[in-house]
Amino acid sequence: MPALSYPSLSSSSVYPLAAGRDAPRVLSIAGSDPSGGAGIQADLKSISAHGGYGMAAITALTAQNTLGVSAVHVPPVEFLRQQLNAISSDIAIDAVKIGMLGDAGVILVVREWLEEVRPAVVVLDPVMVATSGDRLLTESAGEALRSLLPLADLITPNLPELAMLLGEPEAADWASALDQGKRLAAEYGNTVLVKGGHLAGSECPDALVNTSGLLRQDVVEVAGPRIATKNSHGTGCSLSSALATVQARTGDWEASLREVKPWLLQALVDSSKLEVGSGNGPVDHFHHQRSLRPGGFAATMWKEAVPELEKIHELDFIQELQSGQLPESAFSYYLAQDAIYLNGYSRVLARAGALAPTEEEQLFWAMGSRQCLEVESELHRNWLSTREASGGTGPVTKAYVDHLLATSASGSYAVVLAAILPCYWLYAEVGQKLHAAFVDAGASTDHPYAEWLRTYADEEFASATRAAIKFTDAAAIAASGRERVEMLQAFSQSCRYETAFFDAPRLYA
Ligand SMILES: Nc1ncnc2c1ncn2[C@@H]1O[C@H](COP(=O)(O)OP(=O)(O)O)[C@@H](O)[C@H]1O
Ligand SMILES: Cc1ncc(COP(=O)(O)OP(=O)(O)O)c(N)n1
Repeated sequence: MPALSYPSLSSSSVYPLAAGRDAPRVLSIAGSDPSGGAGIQADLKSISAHGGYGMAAITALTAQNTLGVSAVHVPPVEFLRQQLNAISSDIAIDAVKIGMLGDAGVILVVREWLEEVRPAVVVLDPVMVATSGDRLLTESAGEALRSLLPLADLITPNLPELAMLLGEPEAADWASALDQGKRLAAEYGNTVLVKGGHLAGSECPDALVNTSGLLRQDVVEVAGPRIATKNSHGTGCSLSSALATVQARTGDWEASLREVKPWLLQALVDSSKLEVGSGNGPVDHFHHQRSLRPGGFAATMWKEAVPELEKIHELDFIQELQSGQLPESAFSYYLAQDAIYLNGYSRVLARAGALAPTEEEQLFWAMGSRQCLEVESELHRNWLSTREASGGTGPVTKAYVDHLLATSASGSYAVVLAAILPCYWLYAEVGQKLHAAFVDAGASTDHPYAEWLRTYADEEFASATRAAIKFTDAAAIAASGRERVEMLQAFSQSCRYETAFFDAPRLYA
């Protein structure tokens, strides 16, 4: 046996250094919200949800709930100074998030402390007025707050706060908001996060803005949908403290925003499950933990799949396949593309088998891979030999297979499984519904697609689908938070391709 040479363990090329700490020590300097949705309570949840060690120095106490703020008490500033000194004299601080400051006296103490301690990451959320309309910073403290801006790496104003900092009217659209963000960033020489929360419309984008070349371009926009919920209490607090935490780990603002934004979106989506208060409720900071119970991630994926499934059932292709009115050319196109797809899919299942952590899973995916090739040749032998189908790989088939192959080349086992799953799951659901409708209508042998519709009653495929869901759910439990975000992205992308695949015959046959 030839001697094996091992690289020296002290070499940094063996263990590439992470940009920062795995468990960053993050201090929130902010006010208290006893209802737990905003302020230090939200910050500590966000920091923990992103794997940080959370600390809190309290600037002010509020009496508030989901309906609004009924009182504010700012304790003597000397006591804030003592809190800050107690922390920084003992503990190394990787990142600071600053939220509600209350008045100019508090701002002065925080500024002096920041100048002394100079933490590596400083995120300033210039909280002025709560969504409920209640003031959280005295009107006279505006100038003092501006004096704090140069000490922050990232400023995260909402649109009314952005306007107030510039002394301008509030931006009425996204383009004006970005323009204001650029001017604020240029004036203070730092990065501004422009947030779309206060605009209307179906989209809710955020953008990092820096005009001094720190980012890959002056404006880096991260798109996102607007979630239809009134539970947005504390989104600004949660976002800024999550960004401070992730930035201390990654050292890259864009990567940090791209990691935090999907988390916040899911936190908004799952907020209704918390049932906290009758007004603007809090977001669910720990939604990912709840989805880590067996079946939990599958339930999250299912929620992503339902809208696509509804679209699929509405498609002409499905409706006409069910009624028997589907043109033969469309059916032939579908079968031909299915055969091409199955060949690519077989390779991706083989890759899942190669990555599988257990023999049971390795065998399952290897058998699935083999079955794809068998079904492909069955399609050619029995279904396509007597039909004319326009040849070549269609655009949707190509895009879908490319997505699967790209995921299988670079993704972890969990991410590959998430990309694979919609083909099992959505196909099984669509097939079950089509078969049930066929049987309900009398399962007539005169139906032009009777033979095909009967194939949907395959219990073996239904059982394989259940196993594929179980393995994907288990892989999610073992996966990291970042992998789970990638899993949801890969899963959603494949779901969209499933819809496009059923719609392709209408467009390309
Ligand atoms: N309904 C919503 N759907 C999706 N994202 C939202 C929604 N409301 C707020 N956000 C997001 O929450 C974060 C805080 O935004 P915003 O509401 O503008 O700030 P603040 O909470 O400071 O008033 C941003 O990332 C924004 O995009
Ligand atoms: C104690 C405290 N700090 C900050 C806020 C404001 O929270 P924010 O995340 O900006 O969002 P809304 O709660 O205003 O929607 C607060 N309410 N309390």
